[in-house]
Amino acid sequence: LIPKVWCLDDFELARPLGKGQFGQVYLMRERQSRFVVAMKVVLKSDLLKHNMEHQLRREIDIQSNLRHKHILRLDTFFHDEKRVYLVLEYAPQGELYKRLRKMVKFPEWQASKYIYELATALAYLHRKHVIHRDIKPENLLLGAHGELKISDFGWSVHAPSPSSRRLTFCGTLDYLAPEMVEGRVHSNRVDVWSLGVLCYEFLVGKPPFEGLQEEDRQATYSRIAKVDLDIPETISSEARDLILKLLKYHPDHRLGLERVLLHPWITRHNGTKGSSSSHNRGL
Ligand SMILES: Cc1cc(Nc2nc(/C=C/c3ccccc3)nc3cc(N4CCN(C)CC4)ccc23)n[nH]1
Repeated sequence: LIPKVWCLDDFELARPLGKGQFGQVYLMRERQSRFVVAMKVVLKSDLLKHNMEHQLRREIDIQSNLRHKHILRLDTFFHDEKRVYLVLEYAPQGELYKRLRKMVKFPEWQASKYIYELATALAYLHRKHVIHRDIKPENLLLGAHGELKISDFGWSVHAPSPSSRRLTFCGTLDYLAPEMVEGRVHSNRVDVWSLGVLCYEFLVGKPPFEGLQEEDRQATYSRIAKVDLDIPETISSEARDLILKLLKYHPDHRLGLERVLLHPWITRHNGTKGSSSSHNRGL
């Protein structure tokens, strides 16, 4: 999409895709090129009401400068008097979390492939000094070949982030690192913790620190702080080894992303694919 000021009239509606906390997402087609995109539409009044305009600005600044096959592209954005429109890459195989709920849990080769793709995307983000901070199944989409795409950079920041601003996380605590739930200074290692939580959830079917009752935030909070982890025997010893090396309380004790990509549980299922190309193969 060559740089120009786009407007809503350049697109035609195909169908709604989903409704998030702050925006509705639609499948759209650009009239001239017939190019299919996903468009996230956010009401300015909602942004102001929740003081989220800075967060949307940061989401746009960060995501529009990223180019990686496992990161959903933000092609452009525009606004009118009432709404902001984000023109995003369309991921044709939908939401990973719905696939996880349907399959309950993934076979080890599938979980290893997703963790490999996530680790390459996070390594790319961290090289650009970006922390995602909200890696969870709901923020993962599936591309045309079933490949993983990280979406929703609403909570991402440039590292290091003392994040003096109180984190009003109204979402689930399940994926947050101890230093995040305790509101302390945090680094890009919070994404490595979330990778460990996801690895566990892909293999077991539920996150490791889930409160016993739904929405039992206090229970989840204390289980995260204690790294109260119980890995079922059904998980292979190599997967268990990786999970234990990712879910370390102390950020510096967590396995670095380069080491994750060399871990036997990852290399066994992903062959030596060499460095995943970090640019898009065409639009
Ligand atoms: C930004 C974006 C989305 C996207 N693709 C899709 N998003 C959403 C649901 C999206 C959504 C958005 C906001 C809040 C909740 C859900 N659902 C989708 C469902 C899809 N299908 C086709 C494949 N089927 C297996 C499941 C239903 C395909 C793409 C989807 N590409 N880029």
